Amino acid sequence: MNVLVVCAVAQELAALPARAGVDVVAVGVGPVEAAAGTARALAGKRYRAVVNAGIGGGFRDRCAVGDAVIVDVEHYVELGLEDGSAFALPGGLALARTADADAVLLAAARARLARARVLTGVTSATVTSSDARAAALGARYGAGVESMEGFAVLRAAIDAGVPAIELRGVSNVVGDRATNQWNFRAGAAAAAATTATLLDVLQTDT
Ligand SMILES: O=C(O)c1cccc(C(=O)CC[C@H]2O[C@@H](n3cnc4c(=O)[nH]cnc43)[C@H](O)[C@@H]2O)c1
Repeated sequence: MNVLVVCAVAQELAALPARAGVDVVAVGVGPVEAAAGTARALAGKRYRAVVNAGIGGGFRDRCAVGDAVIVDVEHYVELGLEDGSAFALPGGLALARTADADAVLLAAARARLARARVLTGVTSATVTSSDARAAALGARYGAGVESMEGFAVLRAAIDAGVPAIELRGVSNVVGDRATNQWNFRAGAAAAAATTATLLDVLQTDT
């Protein structure tokens, strides 16, 4: 079975050479596009793993522009009450707002991507553009990296019963845009390099 690599926009993984056994799908920007696109891909074909890869914002003091990040858990920060407190739903329903990376894929990524940082991800349709929101997300979630799709891709894969993991290359510091050190090339290079290495592992060891 093939591996599915999901990115938001194709340019993020332009440096990733095409390879047999791997399908790369660009699903669009934001959690809705990401969940819909990932679910569509998984409904059309059986995959043995999903890798969400792309650029992301790094939280100050947790990582730097150009770093590679493995996400071990994702929080969807816009779902629920603004203050993060419990949200009572009828019938005891719980909000799905946290998604873990698959344990086997996470162990493989940790073992082979020794220089990558293993960090908590936050997913937000709204890009954080103030240092105040960055500080609040960092404190509430212990966030290391922010994206607009991570939770959505993991959630769609988990829902389909397919193991999934997320890799990010840090393209900017989360917070005020005037000082965010935006560097698409550095983030995309890190994302493509780590994805290639993880695919090597998945296609040989498992
Ligand atoms: O122009 C900017 O300052 C800018 C800031 C954040 C994101 C973008 C994009 O072009 C979005 C594309 C893609 O990038 C991911 N991304 C990258 N950095 C962040 C971030 O700080 N917070 C959230 N998402 C980020 C995201 O997953 C998008 O798919 C431009």
